[in-house]
Amino acid sequence: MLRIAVPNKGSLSGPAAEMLHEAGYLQRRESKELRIVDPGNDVEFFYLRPRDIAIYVASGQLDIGLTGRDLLIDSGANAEEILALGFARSTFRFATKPGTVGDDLADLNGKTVATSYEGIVAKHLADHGIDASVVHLDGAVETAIQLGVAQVIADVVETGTSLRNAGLEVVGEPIMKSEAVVIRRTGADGEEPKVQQFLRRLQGVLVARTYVMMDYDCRVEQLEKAVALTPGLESPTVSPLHNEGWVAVRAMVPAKEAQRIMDDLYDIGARAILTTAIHACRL
Ligand SMILES: Nc1ncnc2c1ncn2[C@@H]1O[C@H](COP(=O)(O)OP(=O)(O)OP(=O)(O)O)[C@@H](O)[C@H]1O
Ligand SMILES: O=P(O)(O)OC[C@H]1O[C@H](OP(=O)(O)OP(=O)(O)O)[C@H](O)[C@@H]1O
Ligand SMILES: [Mg+2]
Repeated sequence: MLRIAVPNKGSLSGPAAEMLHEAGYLQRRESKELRIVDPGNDVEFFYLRPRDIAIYVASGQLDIGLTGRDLLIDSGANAEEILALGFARSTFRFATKPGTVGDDLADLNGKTVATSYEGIVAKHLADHGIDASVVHLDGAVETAIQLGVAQVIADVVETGTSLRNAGLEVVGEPIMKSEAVVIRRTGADGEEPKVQQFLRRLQGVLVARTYVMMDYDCRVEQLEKAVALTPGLESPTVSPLHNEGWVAVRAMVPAKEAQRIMDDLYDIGARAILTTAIHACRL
């Protein structure tokens, strides 16, 4: 049975469960459940604190984990990213009160930096030869400056609202970009069929979320131009229509570009242009 760690709380928890559900896996009904078995798929899910997931996976007791890239790196655990999942996207950045330090990292010399991600911050400072102290806080680190615990913070930034509300601004370049990822123990057997099947299912969800199916009719003379607009993944399906001189075309297109492609197809004479959602797929 494949054993998988899933975040039980925080920003990752809801979207992770939703993605697993879309991939056809049973998910827990109540937030207090710590473990469930999905017998139909031969999978056991363990609901763990997001911060602990890389440690469990590195220990070899669990085959796979869903966590944040930043949490994986911060843990220093012997685990590696094998698939990016596209949700819980954020950057990890230094921030401070306006005027405290400039954009030059060297300005952090001698300062105290508060963070919940001590591993990432200490390594980043050491890699750049910066001599600053790091104070570990559990959360709500934006308040650390107002309360005099630190002059600088390093934290997750998504919209920037938390920083603005605390009267802070980002300084310097982002330390890293994060999103939810699938991890496994470093060097674990990558060809394991159950793991491969799990990854294919999640990849299917990612594709279903980012592509739509597009169908349209066009004149044979316009086919090459139309196909250039909708090349599909392998190549589009082209079928004859009852009316001579017309064909029906079917291809997957990126959902974000669907409206622009429909306009362009219309302009070259395509008609009956439809898009439909993809619910699941295997590429
Ligand atoms: N506002 C946010 N937008 C996107 N991702 C976020 C946000 N806040 C945290 N994350 C991501 O969530 C993961 C951290 O999860 P964790 O449960 O520890 O914190 P949290 O979501 O802040 O919840 P908590 O309320 O327990 O602090 C990290 O990968 C982090 O990048
Ligand atoms: O840029 P924003 O959109 O404001 O998002 C970033 C904020 O979200 C998270 O905080 P959370 O609410 O989880 O509280 P925490 O600091 O206690 O983790 C993170 O730690 C930042 O504070
Ligand atoms: Mg948080």
